[in-house]
Amino acid sequence: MNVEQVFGLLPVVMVVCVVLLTAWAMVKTVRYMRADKEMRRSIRQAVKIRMTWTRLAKMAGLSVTDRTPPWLSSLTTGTNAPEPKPRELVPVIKTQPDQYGVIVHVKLLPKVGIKELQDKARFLADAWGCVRVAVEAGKPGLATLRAIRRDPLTGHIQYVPTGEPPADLTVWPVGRDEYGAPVHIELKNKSGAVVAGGVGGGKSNLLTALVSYFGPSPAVQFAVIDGKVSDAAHGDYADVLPRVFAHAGHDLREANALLRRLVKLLHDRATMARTVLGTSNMWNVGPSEQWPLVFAVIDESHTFFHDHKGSDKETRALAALAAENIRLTGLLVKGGRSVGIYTVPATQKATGDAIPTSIRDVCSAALSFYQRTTEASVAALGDDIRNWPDMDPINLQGSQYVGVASMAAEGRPGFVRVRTPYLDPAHAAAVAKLTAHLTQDPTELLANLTPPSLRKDEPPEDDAPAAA
Ligand SMILES: Nc1ncnc2c1ncn2[C@@H]1O[C@H](COP(=O)(O)OP(=O)(O)OP(=O)(O)O)[C@@H](O)[C@H]1O
Repeated sequence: MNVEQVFGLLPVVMVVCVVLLTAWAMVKTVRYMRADKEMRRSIRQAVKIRMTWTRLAKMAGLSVTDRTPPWLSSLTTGTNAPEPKPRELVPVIKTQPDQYGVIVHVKLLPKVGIKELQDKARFLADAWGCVRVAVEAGKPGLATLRAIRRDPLTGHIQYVPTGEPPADLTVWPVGRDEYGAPVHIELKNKSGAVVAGGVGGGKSNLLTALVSYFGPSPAVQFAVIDGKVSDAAHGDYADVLPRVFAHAGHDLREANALLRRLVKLLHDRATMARTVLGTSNMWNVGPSEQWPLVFAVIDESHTFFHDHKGSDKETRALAALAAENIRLTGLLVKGGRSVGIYTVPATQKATGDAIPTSIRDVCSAALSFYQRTTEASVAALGDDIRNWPDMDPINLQGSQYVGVASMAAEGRPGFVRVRTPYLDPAHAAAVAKLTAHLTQDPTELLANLTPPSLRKDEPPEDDAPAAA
């Protein structure tokens, strides 16, 4: 093909380009026209973000200077060509509007990483007219900015239990994240979850929903220790009590007895696993009616772990019991994974003695409703929350955030914010009543499976309480 022929094709190429551009513009216009009011605002906002990004990123210091000349310039070395100027690079972005604002995918650069974006999140939020900009880690080398004009987590959602057993017993669905995607906590081969948060944050609602969700399955059993009331039958768990095989109130001795009972179950199961299941890890075969997954909920756990100071006999006995409770709970969390005991310590008091770090750090998941101070957030979620300031549950204060928690994201760095659904206590009570016949003591179930010669009647020496 000679030059004249190439020039002859030019009009055709131009027509094709114009047709493609027109089609693209029409698709965009139709999409805009069909969108509702909020979506249109987000589309306009996304255009503004893209158009102003280069300038804004430089103003915010989210740029890096590349002093290395591009390789093309090396071809001209030795000529009179001027020295190439250093280039100021800004991260490449892609935008995606949705009902609540704009999701901005950012390709990170050397020296413009997650930390730098977090530092400038407030600046970007102001420039983009958003209530907040959340920074999340994406795939390696990428970050996601959530520019929120209207926080999706402030909209309430309701959980109406179906009364049907869940199809999957390996995950605990806890709610939806700010993208509307389901969020769950892994149970398979996991030890436990810390649930923390200020008064009235939504902890008990989440935990009663746990009973309502798994309650219809005969392969799940529940034990509840509630430190808020003298008897769990009078507290937040009263509605679901028919589906709970063992419960205790705030009395330290009572709680200690139940914890010892659970630790004995743990030891018995560990001893019997190979004989009964043919494997030392229950999760290799999955929970069953005879060997159910056991949730051990310890609500207001600070009641049982709190250090009692004083030299009188009673105080010393209480202090010994508290120390013993910490040790027993630690044993449950550390040893429960493979035998199918999942421990959930929950507390409104986020300090080191409410959920000792020795327990918190071995729990595989942590979730916190609102907190008043970052120190409290750290006590609940670990030190890493300091690296994710926009995910800190201190941002969840206010009635619109009741039921919203920040959760350590499993399998990836950082945290996710999750809106847990509200469960009407009447629904919880109805499911518990309907499924009460499924309540079984796992110790008795195990005894039915266990040849007497292999059964242990007493917990091993080292599990005896220090004071009782
Ligand atoms: N997910 C939710 N969505 C909407 N409202 C909720 C949600 N969870 C709880 N609430 C409301 O907040 C109130 C307090 O919830 P809940 O008892 O679960 O809090 P809590 O954290 O257990 O409080 P406390 O520490 O005092 O025991 C509930 O009675 C309910 O009205």
